[in-house]
Amino acid sequence: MATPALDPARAAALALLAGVLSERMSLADQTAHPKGPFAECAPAERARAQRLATGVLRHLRTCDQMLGPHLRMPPYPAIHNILRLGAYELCALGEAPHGVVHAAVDLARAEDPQSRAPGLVNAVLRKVADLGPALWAAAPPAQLPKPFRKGLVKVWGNKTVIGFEAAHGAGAPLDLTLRDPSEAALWADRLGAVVLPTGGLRLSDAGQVSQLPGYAEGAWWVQDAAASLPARALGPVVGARVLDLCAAPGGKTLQLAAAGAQVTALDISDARVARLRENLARTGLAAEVVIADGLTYAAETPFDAILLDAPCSATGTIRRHPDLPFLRDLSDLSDLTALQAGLLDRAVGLLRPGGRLVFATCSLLPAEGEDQVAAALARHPGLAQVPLSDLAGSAAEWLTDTGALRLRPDFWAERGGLDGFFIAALAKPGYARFGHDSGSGTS
Ligand SMILES: C[S@@+](CC[C@H](N)C(=O)[O-])C[C@H]1O[C@@H](n2cnc3c(N)ncnc32)[C@H](O)[C@@H]1O
Repeated sequence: MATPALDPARAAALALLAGVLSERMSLADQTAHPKGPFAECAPAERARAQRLATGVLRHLRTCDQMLGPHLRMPPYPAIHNILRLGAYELCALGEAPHGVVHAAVDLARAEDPQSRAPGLVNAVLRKVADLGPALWAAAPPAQLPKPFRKGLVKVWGNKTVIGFEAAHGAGAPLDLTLRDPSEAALWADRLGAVVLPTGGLRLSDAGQVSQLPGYAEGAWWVQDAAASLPARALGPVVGARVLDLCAAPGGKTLQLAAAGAQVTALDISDARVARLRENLARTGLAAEVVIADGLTYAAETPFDAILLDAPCSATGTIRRHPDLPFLRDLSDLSDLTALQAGLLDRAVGLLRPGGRLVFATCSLLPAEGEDQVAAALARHPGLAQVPLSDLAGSAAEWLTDTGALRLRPDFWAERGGLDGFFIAALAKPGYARFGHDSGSGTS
């Protein structure tokens, strides 16, 4: 019997799933790889493969719940993933059973023609097709993988984590930051977007980003609404010398440059700096770009302001990176927290007296947020926290007791959610607006 031609997008989705679940490789690394089933797909098939793989990862435990009653024991991983993909397509996407079951059986046959796996896949998915869609619709949000979930529950409690899981299951809209914020209404109209209270735009169903109006001319860049706040927390920066200490791929550098700062954009990663340069070129914005280790970087003149968007667990971005909960171990973050503390100390040293430092992480863990700032204040007498109570577009419930912003994926649920972030502003003794050396104002 001739081997049937496999659907390339489904085959690529399965390769991506195996990469995450068995080899602990991120989707970003896999999709950047020049070889393999994903690389061999046409662009439209790649986009579909990515949608399928991220959908299954987002809802993996619900997929397993749909399959569980029809399996005496989980089959080996390649066949299990074919079943999970089939369950997701049948139940979440509502695709026609005939096509889904057929494709899944072909994939199982290609995987292992001699075994009973194709027959098992056929039998199980036919049963899932009958009742699965109704069960799926009634199912609670899929739980995050157990070890990852445990780390979050320890900090936030079960109820809040269920809120995170609902946001994770719903996925993330596409948020854009405008080069010229005064054109928000114009671009919202052109793109069919809504203007967010933070000033950016939100699209619920974007399609291919590079095909959207304004992309080629650099009128906007992709940036979650939460991620747009740290740069704004520096306050007015027109003419100020600003160091973006962990800058790549550059969303916040672009904001600072667009706001009129003279930006030094520093990052340790060559590959990520290449993306930063591309982003500067596309938007026509300028910054001095430095590839260096922020822990040891020295500058002749101290900076008026510094943004430290530090490397972290990225737990706040799970809505956009559903592979992350399968890859990240939250039980020991000591390397990351030591790096964050070292970068914070270096940033304080590079700041001029009276300058402002914003520390941010896209983390949901206080060890990478509140605790880091408390420890930095203790290590640096005179350093003071500047409350962010007046940051336009932010909500009162986001403000912590000390005046930092603690953003969570379950906030803005009615608008489509928000990435998790921690943002705090610190002032060196003698804090004042740029160009003034005295006073203790917090404007
Ligand atoms: C959260 S990302 C920054 C995102 C960036 N601010 C943006 O808005 O696009 C953290 C960055 O820190 C960089 N990084 C990690 N360790 C570093 C170090 N020791 N010195 C400088 N950059 C570092 C990473 O390469 C990564 O690009």
